[in-house]
This record gives sequence, structure tokens and C-alpha cells, in this order.
Amino acid sequence: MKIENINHVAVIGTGMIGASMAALFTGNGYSTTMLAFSEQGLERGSRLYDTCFGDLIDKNLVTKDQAERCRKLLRFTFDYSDIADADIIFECVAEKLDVKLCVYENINANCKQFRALASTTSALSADDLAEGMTANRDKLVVAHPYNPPHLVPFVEVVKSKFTKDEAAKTAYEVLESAGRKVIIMQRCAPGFVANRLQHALLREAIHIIEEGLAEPRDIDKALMYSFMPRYTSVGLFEHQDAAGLDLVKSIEDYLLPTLCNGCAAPDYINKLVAENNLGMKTGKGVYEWPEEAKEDFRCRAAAPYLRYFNWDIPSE
Ligand SMILES: NC(=O)c1ccc[n+]([C@@H]2O[C@H](COP(=O)([O-])OP(=O)(O)OC[C@H]3O[C@@H](n4cnc5c(N)ncnc54)[C@H](O)[C@@H]3O)[C@@H](O)[C@H]2O)c1
Ligand SMILES: O=C(O)[C@@H](O)[C@@H](O)[C@H](O)[C@@H](O)CO
Repeated sequence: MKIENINHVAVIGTGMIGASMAALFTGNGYSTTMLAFSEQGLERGSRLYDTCFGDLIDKNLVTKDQAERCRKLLRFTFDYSDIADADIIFECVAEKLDVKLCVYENINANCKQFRALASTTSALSADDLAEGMTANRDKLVVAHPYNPPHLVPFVEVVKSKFTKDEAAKTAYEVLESAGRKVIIMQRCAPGFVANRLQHALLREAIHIIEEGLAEPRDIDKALMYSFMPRYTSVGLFEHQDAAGLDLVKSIEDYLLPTLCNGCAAPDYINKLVAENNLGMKTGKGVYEWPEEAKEDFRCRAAAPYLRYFNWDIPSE
């Protein structure tokens, strides 16, 4: 349910996350302004936004009339003065500290009434972000969503050592009002909760490849058809209790010394990046990505989340 005193949501950045966040908030009745940095960025953001709603219409989760009503809540701008009255600002720009800090200084210079500035960063420390700010450090939180945020309900909110409770509370309440499942971390740590877990898993998966134990396709198959589906209905710790913690101890005493403890991106990733094989954005990463494969991936990636769809779509 839309919060009455949140009259203007700003989304800065018009990429995958910015467009999805704009879809989420217009889809829950919030007037939303997306700030772009170029004509190309605006066009991309508009196209990605429309794709979000096109998928929801195709899945019969939103009607065309509802989508049109939501689109009327969205505006685009290149000018920070157009978000001067934003009540909450979601920063969705590139995962580069300098880029984010430049955005924050523009916010400080133009925006006068925001109650929270939420960075969607995947891993940057909330302390590092806040320490780079010249003002409004107390309003900055990390609000890390999972891709695509308009479908994936989970968001991890992280306070920095400067954050006032009011800012964290505002971010929490606005996200919950849009049907998100939000946690607030007790203190700042890089990667927050879920991305620490996801990247610990990725580190070991890549270690298995580098050790010649299995190929990417087989690792993906193992994950998709072994324990991953389990954790959409029971918790990790529930399962360990079900298995028996004596068994868990035996396994961990034997297995943990053999697992990867790398402290940097592995050579497998470094080599792909050095060759500019960045994944979908360049057509080749771990896998090849022809257009039809990208579309198939997008549909499969969204499918598990459709059952969580719970937007409070504006009725007029
Ligand atoms: N893609 C994901 O799976 C995912 C998931 C959760 C969080 N995030 C985080 O969300 C944020 C945005 O990620 P994204 O995937 O939407 O990225 P993206 O590359 O799709 O979009 C980044 C946007 O940043 C803006 N930008 C402004 N100045 C820029 C500059 N100097 N250089 C590059 N871009 C500039 C542009 O509008 C661009 O569209 C990042 O902090 C990322 O870590 C990403
Ligand atoms: O999985 C996600 O959507 C998030 O964890 C993002 O932050 C992003 O996909 C990175 O993990 C990519 O490794």
C-alpha cells in the first residue's frame, strides 16, 4: 500500500536496475522520476521499463490498462532540479565508487527534502559510500535488490555508521509498501548478506572449474536440480537441523579445508574480462549469448519469482 507522505520517488540511473526499480514503484502507485545521463541512457531506460511491463502483461499479472496507468506516473529527466522535491532517492548507477559519489554531490546540491538516499550497490560498503559524501551522510543507506527488483522480492538494507534510523526506516517502509521482503543488517559489511553467500558459492563453483573437476554446464545442472530449489520453500538452517548437526559437523570438518579460500577474482574470470568476454553485454562470457538465448534466459530467470508478484497496482 502506497505510503501517503511519499509523493515523489527518484531513480537515478536508467540501466537494468534503475528501469526495474521505476517499474516497481510506478507499479505500486508512486510518482517516479528517472534521471538519465544521456539520450541513449533515457532511451535504454524507457525500453527496459516497457519490457518489465510487457513481460507482466504477457504473464497476465498486469493488464494493458493498468500498465498505461502506471506509465503515467513515470517521468524522465536529465536535470537534478526535477528531483529537488523527491522524498526518497534510489541511486542505480554503475558499480563504481567515483560515479556514485559524483551523483551524491549533485543530489546534495539540488535535492532538499529527501528522507533517504538508497544506493542499490551490489557490494560497496555503506561506510565507504557515506565517507565519500560531503553532506547528508545520515540519509544514506544501501538498499541492495536482486535482479530484476520488480520481480525479486528480497532487498537487504544496510546502515552505515552515519545513518540515522529515520533514513533506514524510510527505505524499509517504502520498499515494504511495494511488496518487497526487506532485512536491515545490524552493521555494515561488504556484500551484505545475500551477496556474500552468492559470491562464496560462485567462488567455489569457479574453483571446481579451475581444478578441472566439472564444466560450467554440469555445475549449473547440479545447482538447478540439487539443493537450490529446496531453499525456495525451506531455510538453509532448517535443512541443516533436518539433516542433523552431527552430520553437518562431520562433513564440515572433512570438507572445509579443501574448499577455495581465494581473496580476489579468480583467473578464470580475469581471463574472460581481459578478452572482453563480459557475458550478455558482449555476446560471450562463460557461455555464448545470441539474442534468442538472452530472451530465453530472461524468461527463465523471472519464472520462479512470478508467484511472489504482489503489487498494489493503482486503480485509477
Ligand atoms: N545487474 C544486476 O544484476 C544488479 C543487481 C543488483 C544490484 N545491482 C547494482 O545496481 C547498480 C546499477 O547496476 P545496473 O546493472 O543497472 O547497471 P547498468 O550498467 O545497466 O546501468 C548503469 C547506469 O548508470 C548510469 N551512469 C551514470 N553515469 C555513469 C558512468 N559514468 N558510467 C557508467 N554508467 C553511468 C547510466 O544510466 C547507466 O545506465 C550497480 O551499483 C549494481 O551493482 C546490479
Ligand atoms: O544476484 C543479484 O541480482 C545481485 O546479487 C547482484 O548484485 C548481481 O547480480 C551480482 O551479484 C552479480 O554477481
